[in-house]
Amino acid sequence: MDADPTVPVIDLAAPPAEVREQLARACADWGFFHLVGHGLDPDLLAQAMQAARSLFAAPSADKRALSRSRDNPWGYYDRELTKNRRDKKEIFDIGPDAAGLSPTDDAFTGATPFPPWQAGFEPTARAYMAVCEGLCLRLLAAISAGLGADPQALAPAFEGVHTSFLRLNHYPTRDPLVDEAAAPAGLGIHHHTDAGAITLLLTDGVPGLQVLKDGTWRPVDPVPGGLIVNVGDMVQVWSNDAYQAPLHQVLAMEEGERVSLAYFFNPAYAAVIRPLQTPPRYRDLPWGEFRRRRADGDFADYGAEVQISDYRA
Ligand SMILES: O=C(O)CCC(=O)C(=O)O
Ligand SMILES: [Fe+2]
Repeated sequence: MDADPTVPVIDLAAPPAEVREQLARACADWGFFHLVGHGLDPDLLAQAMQAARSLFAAPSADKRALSRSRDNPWGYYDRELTKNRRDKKEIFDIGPDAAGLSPTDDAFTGATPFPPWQAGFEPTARAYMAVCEGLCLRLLAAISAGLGADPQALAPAFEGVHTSFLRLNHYPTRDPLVDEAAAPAGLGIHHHTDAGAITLLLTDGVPGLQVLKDGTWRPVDPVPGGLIVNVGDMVQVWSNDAYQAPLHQVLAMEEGERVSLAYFFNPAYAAVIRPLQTPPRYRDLPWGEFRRRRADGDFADYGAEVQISDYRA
């Protein structure tokens, strides 16, 4: 093995069998990979990044007027907890298009409070989310095939309204709560795994993301034109532990700010997740329940965060 291994780069435009094989290896070794040849329009990526930057540049009071709440998980937040420690960042979460959904469809279908002063924000965010969804479905099929299952075996978990969302992350150099004499924030994001299936990350090029590999924190610095992809807890369950959802963190920004857009490709609220292989190492895992318990822990300190190990067979 290399003395200093780095996260692999996968070209989605390569022949499908090659992609499948590289993906399987990257998921088994890292849980992270850089994705190039993804075919997403660079102008749309630039517009989405610019929309996020403009939003975070707005005055605090305007952003806080869009804050998420107990009843609506979407919108602005500047006191996120990871593992019950405050992160040095502010975020804006965009949920599914709530038009036409009844509030009873699931617990995550509230309307996103879009910034009324930024006209192009919503259409840009929706267009970006749509291409992320398409790309994640392609990756899901390749992951499923790489696990020896039918390429469409995992798709039913995403039928209907899936609970995917787009999170805009802003890591400022100045703690947003510095005036509140709050306990100081530590990292940009404390170490965690992503709860869902696949995360697609677009960054502004500023380093800061790290993955824990063989006991060492290693940088995941973006490659030009590439997206950073990692698998989440649900892929670990489907893979019956052949793949591990990687622990990752973001350093606190000191010199200059950083912006990233994380698209979390998550199953439908009612989906039940179970390993593709037998004997299963996990009991049936109701995604909606898991997601709700994880989200509660991000919002406030309710004790130990729910983990997939709580569902081990
Ligand atoms: O900003 C990044 O590089 C990573 C963000 C992340 O891990 C998350 O939002 O879950
Ligand atoms: Fe993450």
